[in-house]
Amino acid sequence: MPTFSKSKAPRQTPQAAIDRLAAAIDALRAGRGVTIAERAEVTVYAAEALRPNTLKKLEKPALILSHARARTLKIRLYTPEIIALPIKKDMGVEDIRAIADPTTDLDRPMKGPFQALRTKLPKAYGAAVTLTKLAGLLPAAVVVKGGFGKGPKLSIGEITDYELEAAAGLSIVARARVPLEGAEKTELVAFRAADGAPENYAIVIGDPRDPVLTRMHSECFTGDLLGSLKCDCGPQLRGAITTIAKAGGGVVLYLAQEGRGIGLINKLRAYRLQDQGFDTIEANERLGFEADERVYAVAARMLSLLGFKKVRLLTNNPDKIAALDHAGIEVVERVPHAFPSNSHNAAYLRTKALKAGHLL
Ligand SMILES: Nc1nc2c(ncn2[C@@H]2O[C@H](COP(=O)(O)OP(=O)(O)OP(=O)(O)O)[C@@H](O)[C@H]2O)c(=O)[nH]1
Ligand SMILES: [Zn+2]
Repeated sequence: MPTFSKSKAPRQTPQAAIDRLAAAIDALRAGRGVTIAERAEVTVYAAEALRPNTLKKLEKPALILSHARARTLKIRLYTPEIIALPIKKDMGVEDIRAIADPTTDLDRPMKGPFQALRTKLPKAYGAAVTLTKLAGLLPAAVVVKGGFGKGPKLSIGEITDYELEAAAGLSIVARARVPLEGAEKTELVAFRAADGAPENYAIVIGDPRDPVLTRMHSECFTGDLLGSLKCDCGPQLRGAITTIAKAGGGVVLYLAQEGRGIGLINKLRAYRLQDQGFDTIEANERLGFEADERVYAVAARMLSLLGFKKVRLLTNNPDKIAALDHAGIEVVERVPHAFPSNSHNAAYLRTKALKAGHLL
């Protein structure tokens, strides 16, 4: 799980910072540059969205990768957390993308050898990778020294504190009665962050009381909506709703954390790697991510906006318990939440138990 250090510099205008971050995410996704301003300015592009014409204009660009991605490429790790590869003049955007995107690893096995910089890297380079993750892109950034153009400009703290700030700025924007199969007395409550980031929803069932029976469900387009057999999300979601209804009341938090926080496109990339034989954790790491990138500050804030302080948590994942406790919501009990496996998800569930410490 990533940790988010609080920046020391006090910010006067969190809303303005959040707006700048939202603009930065748009810019990166569209292949435009973002300036990170600390002592010296650094201009950042997302490796997977960089355009050929932009690359031509960059002076001494470097590709920043996470250690997880660097390890996969057999790059020596001279610098903490991230590495920087000088981008040579004869490299095009396709070459850069191929280094950042492991789904091409088996098609283009001749990558490298790569020699990372040994010199101390600016903190802004690490923030650049964090920013690409927040944008739902591969965790790989092309950076150049200096600030250019009129693009969004951010400080490092604005990037590292973003998830906590966004959670603090959450509010309830709509609520309505929506009877569900197996849980007719149900209300859907919609929460929005101040920056217009994807909405999160609470499914409030029956008459919930502290300590409230709670399921924190991470969005899964493939499992929840399409009935994918690769994971256990569909049965877990519908199972939580019926379990809570039978117990008389509780809450399902439907969290915008697709793919354990890496986004749907990156999850599909992870699935492609899984088809090549890597397990769910190895696939995330080959992409350059942590095994689990979720942060539960939003979930804790949703519970407190609904008036709950203590939960009985439906989960098999000890990280969720620790994260909620850390965010100020007391977990008084863990309620197991496992469902029968099928031939497609048995290995996935086994990996979660063996490697991610999931309880059975
Ligand atoms: N990156 C990645 N995400 C996946 C994969 N399979 C499922 N997911 C995502 O995992 C999340 C579901 O995890 P959860 O069921 O909430 O959590 P858990 O960690 O299994 O913990 P509990 O179910 O509470 O025990 C959803 O966001 C899915 O999209 C995968 O192979 N790779
Ligand atoms: Zn799923």
